[in-house]
Amino acid sequence: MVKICCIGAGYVGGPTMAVIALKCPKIEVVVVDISVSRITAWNSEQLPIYEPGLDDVVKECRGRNLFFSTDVEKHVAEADIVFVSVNTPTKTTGLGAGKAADLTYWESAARMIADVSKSDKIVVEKSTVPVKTAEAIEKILTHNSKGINYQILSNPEFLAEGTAIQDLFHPDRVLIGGRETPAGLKAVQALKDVYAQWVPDERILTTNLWSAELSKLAANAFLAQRISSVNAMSALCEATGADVTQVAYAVGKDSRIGQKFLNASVGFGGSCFQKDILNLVYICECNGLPEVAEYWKQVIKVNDYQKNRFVNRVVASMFNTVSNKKIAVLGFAFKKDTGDTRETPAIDVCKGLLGDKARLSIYDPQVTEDQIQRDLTMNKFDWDHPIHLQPTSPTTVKQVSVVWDAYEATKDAHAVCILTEWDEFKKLDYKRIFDNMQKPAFVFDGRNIVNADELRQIGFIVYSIGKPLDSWLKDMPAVA
Ligand SMILES: NC(=O)c1ccc[n+]([C@@H]2O[C@H](COP(=O)([O-])OP(=O)(O)OC[C@H]3O[C@@H](n4cnc5c(N)ncnc54)[C@H](O)[C@@H]3O)[C@@H](O)[C@H]2O)c1
Ligand SMILES: O=c1ccn([C@@H]2O[C@H](COP(=O)(O)OP(=O)(O)O[C@H]3O[C@H](CO)[C@@H](O)[C@H](O)[C@H]3O)[C@@H](O)[C@H]2O)c(=O)[nH]1
Repeated sequence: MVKICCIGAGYVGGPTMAVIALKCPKIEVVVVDISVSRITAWNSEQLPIYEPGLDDVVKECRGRNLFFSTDVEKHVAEADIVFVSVNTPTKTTGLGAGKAADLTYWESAARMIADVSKSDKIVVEKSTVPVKTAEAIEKILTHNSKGINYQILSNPEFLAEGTAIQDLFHPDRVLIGGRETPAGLKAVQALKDVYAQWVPDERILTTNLWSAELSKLAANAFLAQRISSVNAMSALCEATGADVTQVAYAVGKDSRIGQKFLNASVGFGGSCFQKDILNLVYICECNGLPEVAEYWKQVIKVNDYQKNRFVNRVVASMFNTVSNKKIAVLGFAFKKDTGDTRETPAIDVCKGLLGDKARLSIYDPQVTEDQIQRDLTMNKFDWDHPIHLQPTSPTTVKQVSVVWDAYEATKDAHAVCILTEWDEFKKLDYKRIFDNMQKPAFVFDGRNIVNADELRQIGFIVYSIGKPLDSWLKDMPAVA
């Protein structure tokens, strides 16, 4: 029986390995992690991450051919294929701080593999890493090899949170990069055989190592660039009376452009886009390509601009001050159908409003109070380290309360900010909400999910990203 071990039981390692175990009953899959609490949760009824469909997959395979363990060394030693799916955060200090990927966790995993291995292994990069990381890992492994043969493969993951299980069941493509040597090609084939259990042959792409590594960074950069492009247009739409939804639809009808990923928003979030683009920028700079670096940096700048613009709009519309006003924040996760808050735009928007002394009442169906307080007090990029190494947050932000109901959040509020596109926010009784709010009552829709005309009929002043402005908003121009 082929044995797979995955180092890192996070958002990628957990779901990816669960699906491999489901689709390949003859393979034993063990997911290992240094975080005891994470592994305990994977072995319990309350999985550590919320992802639609994940519970069913885990229930079917756990204890059969899917296992979760903290005995990292034992399972790595026994495996034929070792996936490495550990954190690759942005460096916060030293060379490349604020841009370069911090490969501390990757390197320590690689050194551990070298220490404990007694048989030949295929080592698979699942984490998103800078181009040429495979070469560094190869060096660590071969310098400590004790005669063991290692083949390094790059097999980046393209799943999106909230749809991870469906993405893994029906991937647009699986990408496998390897050395173009007989041993390298054999290793590529071995990994291909795993995916071929459920992914059609034409969707499994094989490339050289560096193309696979770079394709992951490039794909995220392209996706994020589409969002920044439509968000940049949203600002122009507001200035001219155009409607960004109509513009995006008309633009996307061109089959060369396509409709997907053109939803204007308060800004993109998530653990990957910003981190991976910063990483790409750093690689360009290191390779003497400042113009290319500058081009991609702009995607992040526009994203920051969009979040600031939203805060400025809220404050400007409310007589240029939100001091001591209660503002209801609906949604804190970086997108719907996940409890993940890593780099969520809600953090920057909430911090901006708190900077103007607002009182916030936050509701998200999947995010806990503890998480929100941690996010609002944590330093930039600290979130991307293993949980047990993250700073605890003894201080809480006093002007923030976290409630478990949208009606409670909006009671007596001056304004509602919608920051995540949860379906339940579309179905709220906005008349009831209006009746219980201070007047004038505002809705700032950062996701364009409410029916603005209906809300205006009720009496709200409504701001929707990139849509023609209410006369009230036109009379209260915001600093862009
Ligand atoms: N989250 C996503 O949607 C997504 C998608 C594609 C790629 N990625 C990439 O995959 C990688 C992992 O992302 P994630 O979201 O799963 O992160 P995560 O923080 O959820 O999980 C990483 C896990 O690795 C563990 N870990 C760290 N060092 C370890 C070690 N030496 N030994 C054992 N365990 C160790 C941590 O405790 C943590 O549980 C990152 O490089 C990320 O960029 C993420
Ligand atoms: O039209 C859109 C689409 C998305 N978003 C926002 O963009 C962010 C990222 O969304 P999404 O890409 O759906 O989620 P992620 O889980 O971050 O997935 C991205 O990042 C992963 C990690 O690298 C990759 O594997 C995926 O392919 C890539 O889509 C979220 O804040 C979304 O709300 C928009 O604002 N407008």
